[in-house]
Order: sequence, then C-alpha cells, then structure tokens
Amino acid sequence: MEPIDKTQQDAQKLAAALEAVKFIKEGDVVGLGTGSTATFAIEEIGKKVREGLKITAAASSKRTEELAKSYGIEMLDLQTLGSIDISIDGADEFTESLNLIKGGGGALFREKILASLSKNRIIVTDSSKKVLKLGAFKVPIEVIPLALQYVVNQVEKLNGSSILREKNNETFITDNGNFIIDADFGLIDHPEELAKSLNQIDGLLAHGLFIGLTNKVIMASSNGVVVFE
Ligand SMILES: O=C[C@H](O)[C@H](O)[C@H](O)COP(=O)(O)O
Repeated sequence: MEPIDKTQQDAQKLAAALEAVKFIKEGDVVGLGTGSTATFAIEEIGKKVREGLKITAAASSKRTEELAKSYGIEMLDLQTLGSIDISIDGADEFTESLNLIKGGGGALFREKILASLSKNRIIVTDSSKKVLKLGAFKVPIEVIPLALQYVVNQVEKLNGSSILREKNNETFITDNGNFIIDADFGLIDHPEELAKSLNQIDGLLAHGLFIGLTNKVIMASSNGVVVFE
C-alpha cells in the first residue's frame, strides 16, 4: 500500500475514474457504483452525456441514482434489467488476483447484483486500496435485522468478530432496510472459502467479499495509471 494524503488520493481516484469511462461505448447500459471514486466516474459520464453520448444506466444505491439523475443520465430499474454492458465501481481493498472487499458505504448487496449482471466489470481505485491479502478492512455484511444475533454467532464460528455499524450514533440502515455488521477475520488467507462459508448463513443477505466478480482494476498511483486484469 502506497502512503498518500487526501489530496493525492482524490487526484488518483479522479485519474482512475477518467480512464475507466473511456471504455463506455455509445448505446451501452452502464452500471454505476457507489462511493467517492465511483462518483468521479459518474460526474465524467454526466459530462459526456451532456456532450451527446447516448447511454442508459442503472444504479447500485439510492445515492447514486439521485446523483446520476442530477447529471441528466437516463436511469433504468435494476429490478427489470437482464444485463449490463459495463459497470464502474470502487472498492475498499483489492488484490492482484482481482478479489475485493466492498461495502464501506453500505451498498454491497446492490453492487453485487450490478456486478453479477455486468459483462465488463471495472473497478476504479487509488493506490491505497491495493493489498497483498484482504482483511485489514473489515468485511461488511448485510444482515436481515431479525437474524442479527444468529448471523453474529455464525460469523464467530468462522473466527470473525462483528461490530454493528452505526452512523451518527444510530444503527446504520441500508437501502434495503437491513443492518450492516463489519466483521474482522484478520488477514484472510483463503477468501474464496470464507465467501462460500458466509454464503451459507441464513439471514445474511450479502457480504463484501467480491470473488471472481471483476474483469479489470484500474488503479491510479503516483507513477500513473496501472491496470490489473
Ligand atoms: O458500499 C460502498 C462501495 O462498496 C464503495 O465502492 C467502496 O466502499 C469504496 O468507496 P470509496 O470509493 O469512497 O473509497
């Protein structure tokens, strides 16, 4: 991980986002991610739409939906979409094998659906997100409220300790009306196995381990833009 300050980080996020937007073609259905890096991409797409680019898009969160609409991007309903041509999203951590942790902003479930529907899945990041092993960033897990304690118990059986996410001293509620627990598994040696185990827990709607859901990571660094694929 490269140590960078906030200004450098924002410049890198912008550089990665601009690079990713170049992959969008006329007529594409575009999946729009959530978070500060995805926002740079959405702003750039909005600019291109105003210049005449014809695309439609689907959003991974209510925040993104509102933002995209404010830029004049024509939005489609994710619920009825059969496929997406290209999606651009951020990540909280990634490895060179293109495994990710996502969900720092709580949008992981819709982001996973969006990625699963997408033919070309691009992740945009600054250089602080690149790690050798996932897990320094706690794994966000969206939980149906009724199943909270059950899911916490099951996560403990997988050697994870959970914290219920709060925002402004209140329990954080996702766009889907659920809770998020942030689970600490330490550094994760086998993310595929952990993801499979988490998938089996009833009441767990989605976890932030994105395994095999990425085609390309575009990372900006102090040495320029690097693409992992
Ligand atoms: O739920 C939020 C998403 O997974 C974000 O893409 C992720 O947290 C990265 O956000 P940012 O670009 O703000 O670091």
